[in-house]
Amino acid sequence: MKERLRRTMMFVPGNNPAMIKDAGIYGADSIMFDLEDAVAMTEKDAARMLVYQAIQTVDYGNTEVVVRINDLHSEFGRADIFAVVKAGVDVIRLPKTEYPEDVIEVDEVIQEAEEHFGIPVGTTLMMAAIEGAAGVLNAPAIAKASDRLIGIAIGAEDYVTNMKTKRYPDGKELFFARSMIVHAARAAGISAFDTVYSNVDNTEGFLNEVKLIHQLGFDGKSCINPRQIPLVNSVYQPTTKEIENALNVVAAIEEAKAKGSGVISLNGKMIDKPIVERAERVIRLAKASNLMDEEGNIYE
Ligand SMILES: CC(C)(COP(=O)(O)OP(=O)(O)OC[C@H]1O[C@@H](n2cnc3c(N)ncnc32)[C@H](O)[C@@H]1OP(=O)(O)O)[C@@H](O)C(=O)NCCC(=O)NCCSC(=O)C[C@@](O)(CC(=O)O)C(=O)O
Ligand SMILES: [Mg+2]
Repeated sequence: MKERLRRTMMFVPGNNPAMIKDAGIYGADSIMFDLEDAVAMTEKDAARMLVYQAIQTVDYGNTEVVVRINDLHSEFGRADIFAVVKAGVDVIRLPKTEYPEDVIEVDEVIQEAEEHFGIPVGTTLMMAAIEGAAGVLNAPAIAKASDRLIGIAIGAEDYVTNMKTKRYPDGKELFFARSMIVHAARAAGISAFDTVYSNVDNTEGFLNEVKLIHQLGFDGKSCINPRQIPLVNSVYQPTTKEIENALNVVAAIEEAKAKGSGVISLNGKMIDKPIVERAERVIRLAKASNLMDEEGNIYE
């Protein structure tokens, strides 16, 4: 499904059977089996088989299943695509995307695999990770390169290496790339995902980074450890005050519509379409965070 909450997308090494089996128990919105950089060259075929089996046999509930494949021009990329399309993966993540052509050629191989296995063409979705200078500068074109794309992501560990810098606590080195990726995603009407935070034991540093990317407008964050999932959700979870305000906005605009108007003031503030859209997103997040029921009643 293209439109869904993806606050957390947790990397799971594709050659670790224990992690793969239990990956769905931690509450991530999406789990991402990695066949690329977390897997040693000698383990690539074994990882592909393990992930192929897991996708078909383990029940991950409504957790979305993503697989990060190897580069299509590597000796593994094509086999990765055929295996996970056949297994029924939800989303294929393309690593180190530099040009829109990178997306187009993977889209074509996915279509070839869907036709080969008799799967309706277009079933398999995609996302593109941008991990270098060229990809950042081409982000707007990459984001529009395929109808399968649900989003684009920044991969900062490779990006800072490419930029001859490193990761700093304040994240200044990522500001331009993050901004480009959020703008490119929004201009293309798809989602934007932030990068991993490698120090699993630094809760404060992680929370600061999640607050920053939430403020920039990212839809969610790549995680590398289950302990990071509730921390992301706590930042993306609307406050009771935000939920009450959102409910008031929606009620006010419904009243205005009944009178044939698209704009109204609420407590002296103008309420119109973009404000209503923000309110509707708050309500969606509140429901996903189990803070309110489908009828809009806030749980005490
Ligand atoms: C860091 C550490 C070793 C710590 O292990 P620890 O065991 O100390 O962790 P604990 O908290 O003690 O584990 C408690 C329980 O959770 C289980 N558990 C832990 N992690 C789990 C997990 N990920 N999935 C499912 N289960 C998990 C564990 O098995 C245990 O289960 P149990 O024993 O049953 O209680 C572990 O997390 C880990 O390996 N993470 C994945 C790292 C990874 O995939 N890196 C590659 C992707 S990034 C990249 O490539 C850069 C990038 O490309 C990114 C981009 O593009 O965005 C770029 O360029 O930036
Ligand atoms: Mg990377």
